[in-house]
Amino acid sequence: MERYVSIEEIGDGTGGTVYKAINLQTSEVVAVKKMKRKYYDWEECINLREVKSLRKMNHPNIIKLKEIVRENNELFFIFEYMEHNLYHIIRERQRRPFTEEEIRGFMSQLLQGIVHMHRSEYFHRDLKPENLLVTDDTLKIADFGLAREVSSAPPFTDYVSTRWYRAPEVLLQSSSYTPAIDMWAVGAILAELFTLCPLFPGESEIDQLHKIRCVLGTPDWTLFSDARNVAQLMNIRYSEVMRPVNLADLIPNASLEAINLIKQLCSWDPLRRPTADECLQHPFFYANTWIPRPLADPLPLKIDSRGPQPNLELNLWDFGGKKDDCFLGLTLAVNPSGSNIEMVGKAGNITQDLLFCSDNEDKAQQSVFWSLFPPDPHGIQAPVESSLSLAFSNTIPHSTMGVPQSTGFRMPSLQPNFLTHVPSPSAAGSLSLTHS
Ligand SMILES: Nc1ncnc2c1ncn2[C@@H]1O[C@H](COP(=O)(O)OP(=O)(O)OP(=O)(O)O)[C@@H](O)[C@H]1O
Repeated sequence: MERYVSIEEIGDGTGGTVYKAINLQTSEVVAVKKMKRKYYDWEECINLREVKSLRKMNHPNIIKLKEIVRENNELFFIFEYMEHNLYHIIRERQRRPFTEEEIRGFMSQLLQGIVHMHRSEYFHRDLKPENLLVTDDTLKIADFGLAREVSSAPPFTDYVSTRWYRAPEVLLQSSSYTPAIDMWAVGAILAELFTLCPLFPGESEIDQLHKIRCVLGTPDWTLFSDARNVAQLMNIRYSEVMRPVNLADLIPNASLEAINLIKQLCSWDPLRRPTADECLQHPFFYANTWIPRPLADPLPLKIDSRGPQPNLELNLWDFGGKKDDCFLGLTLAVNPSGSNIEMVGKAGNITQDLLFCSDNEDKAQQSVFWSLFPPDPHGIQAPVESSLSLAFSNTIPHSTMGVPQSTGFRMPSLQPNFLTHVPSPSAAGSLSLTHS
């Protein structure tokens, strides 16, 4: 750890204390997490959840674990350094709420990180504002100390995540739960970004369930299998039905799209919560990104008919089953047989009419969203208007995914022995982490 010198303590959690430090060889600023317990062999370190999960993940919205150092039976994780966490940012913004655009920015990054994490077969289990680190406008998910493999066998008994963001099935001591618990936390965080205070600030586990019930109403005993435990744990009768509050009253600065998304994410029943992938296709993420054109003066939208023929798909999907919360997203997705770039080139000066939904990680899944107009046989000539955010009062069957997607650690004040101690080869070691 002689390569690192600590600058200041930046966080103290249950697992470790985190310091801002500088790598003397590279001058890189890093975050060093010094684990609280001792580790007597490497095997134990390598098998830690935080190590196992982070070694598997390489994504711009997931914190990078750069190196692991074990010295004197003490374990240090060297992470890329981030300037803030969302909890502090929320606290500082008490008089200046986030704009919906800012919230969309945070949420889309959080969801992209979660998509990668869930695809890597891990779920986080402790998503909360403190664990979402931010530098400038970039958000990264941190603290994988509780992360678990999706395939790992229940019962999950060692769960100690932060209560306010804990999904009901966890509070109800369900012995097996799914990545949907992360999606519950996303819903609670989304609401908090609007109101700047937690949605369910329970003071105990029972109070947590009570706060959830006050907002969501009594769960449907017939649909949600764990609902019976709610009654038992809260000592209430099945007949005691509490109506949900109107979330729009509780979160007055949120758009209808945002309210709809929060409602779905914070569903009692984990099966009703959208996946991170599905969330990214929710109309909340497309509000204000479409520039409508006045119908009276339509700009022609032309595609060179000599180029590759676009492959047209009409996708309908809904996000809810109830009459009042059904949201129908209606999008015509155009999958050019060439690249999107090529398509923009062919569309010439009308590129701003196209909404690009590209995932840096997966170029093959880029999509172009197109307006809903019938093609003109002589080229497409149509005024462009939004095809999203159409709310319908009837329900439609839930389709599957709708649209194609788019290191010496000198801490004299803390660890005086670091300065003098030369570790023996058997006592120390470090592991540099590179992702395949
Ligand atoms: N890479 C980093 N850059 C900057 N700050 C960080 C970094 N990693 C962690 N922190 C800060 O340190 C705090 C504690 O880190 P972390 O959550 O990893 O520790 P923990 O012991 O697992 O905490 P918890 O008790 O929440 O499980 C974080 O909330 C964050 O504010």
